[in-house]
Amino acid sequence: MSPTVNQAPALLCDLDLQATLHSLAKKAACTPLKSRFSLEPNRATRFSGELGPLFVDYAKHHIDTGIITNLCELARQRGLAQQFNALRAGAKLNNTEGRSANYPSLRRWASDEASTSPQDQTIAAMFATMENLTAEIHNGAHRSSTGKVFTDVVNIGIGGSDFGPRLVCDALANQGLGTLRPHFAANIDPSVMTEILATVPAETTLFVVASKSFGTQETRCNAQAARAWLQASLGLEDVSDHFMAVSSKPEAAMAFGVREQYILAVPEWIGGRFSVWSGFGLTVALCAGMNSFRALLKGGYAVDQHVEKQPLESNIPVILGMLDLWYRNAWGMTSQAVLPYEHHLKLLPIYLQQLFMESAGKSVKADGSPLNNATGGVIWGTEGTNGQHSFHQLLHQGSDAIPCDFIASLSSHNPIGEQHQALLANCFGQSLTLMQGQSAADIEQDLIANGMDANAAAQLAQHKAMPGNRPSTTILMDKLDAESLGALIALYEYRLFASSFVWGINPFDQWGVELGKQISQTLMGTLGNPNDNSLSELDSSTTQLVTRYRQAQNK
Ligand SMILES: O=P(O)(O)OC[C@H]1O[C@](O)(CO)[C@@H](O)[C@@H]1O
Repeated sequence: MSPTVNQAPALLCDLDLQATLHSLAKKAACTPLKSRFSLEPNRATRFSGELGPLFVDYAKHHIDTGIITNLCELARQRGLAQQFNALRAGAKLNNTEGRSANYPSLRRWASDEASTSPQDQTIAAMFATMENLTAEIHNGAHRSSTGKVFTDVVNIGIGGSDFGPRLVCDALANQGLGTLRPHFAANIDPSVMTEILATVPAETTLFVVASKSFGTQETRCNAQAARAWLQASLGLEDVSDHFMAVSSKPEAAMAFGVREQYILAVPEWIGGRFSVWSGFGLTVALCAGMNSFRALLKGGYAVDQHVEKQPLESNIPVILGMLDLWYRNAWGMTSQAVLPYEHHLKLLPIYLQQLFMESAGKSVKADGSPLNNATGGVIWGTEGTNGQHSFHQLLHQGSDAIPCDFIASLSSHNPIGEQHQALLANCFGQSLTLMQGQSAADIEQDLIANGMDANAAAQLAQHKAMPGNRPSTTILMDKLDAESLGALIALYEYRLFASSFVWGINPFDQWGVELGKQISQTLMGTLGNPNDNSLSELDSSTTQLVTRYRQAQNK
């Protein structure tokens, strides 16, 4: 092994994150990614590992042993291990809302580890209710208003009350796990509800109104629309047999008209984007079965165990979190692509968009003091190979380097000939190409060898040249199932916590979405009331938009 690879730069000894990372990155940038592999024959095994049902390869990153040591030292100096301990102990890490964030305790419920703490008893009671509600639907004890067994479930919720169950139900679809068909209504756009209601049978459709606050405009409107549709379709006033609710405000759900025995209460401390592990997984349990939901938690629990027991240097979620920080703060990278080469993980990028961008889109530290470094970047992506025929051009030759996560399962639930093999060949081929690139000189030589004129070859080679040197992580699982999905979600959650805690931000609140909600409430009145004179208080652009809307109503 070359000494240049193993020589660890002096350990970080100050807490100025930006400056220390920059000097480390300057040095790291001198070694191209592909030459790191020739310098270090054991690189793939050194920078990869098993994480429960997942295998994570992070060898194609601008790192060596010294850099990992330094990044982990930085995490240590910033108290990451203590923060994780505090999280597990139920400390109120969500300081602006005075709430804990003990998500591992939800996953522990699915393990053999017994606990009698009051919090764990509340959790056990929540899951017992979930199990009963699910069993009553499955065994036909709870039927529709006309006495029929339910066939369809519409989850009405938005944000964290939608993305999680939607992702899990889609991931497990077509695995023969349940008989109830899931549907998801989130957006307030009336087309969403209209189109769902056009496909489901009124007599046998159950609506799960999922809202932590039970005050979210979109969810309340969609739930009201569902009720009015049921009443009209069934010719009944009381359609309450068709409604369940998941909420931290059971009294508000009752006031809405959901019967008390059909309300699944969820503790207040569970935040929306982390709530798939809680009662907010009810639609998963209904449509894929309680065993699948349990397996999801078990997968997450395997990651909890790894994070708790592994030292930082071999703690995979911590390393990935520190790599996010490494690229954001030291390399100035502003976005991260999530590329599932597994059709049934196609919703993962939008799930992670909320998880990361609602959590780490912050500009002040947890104590309210200003940050002097960048925090969360943009998360985006789509399923492979669709992206290859679209934005991968930018990934390969664009002016910005964007770290990519490739996620794939090693076997398919729906094999056809060699198609799944081709999918993986594309997946592995993309990360290799991003890293390796191709020089203009090599391309020029090939073109000339194939008979092209030297001048034309030199010019075309400039367009065809691939810079390479672009980092990526590859996450593999044997087959997509509830357990591997649970591990995958927990991996990303811890990765987010690792970077957030080192930045010193609170990843559990989301104050930035509140003002927009208030303003749209005010505009709701302004749009609908031509006599509302508050237009004069608005800027000319917004006034113009409101006026156009009002004019369109009179056409
Ligand atoms: O479950 P609720 O209270 O309806 O909230 C839905 C979503 O709205 C948000 O509060 C932000 O708009 C999310 O964090 C949350 O997941």
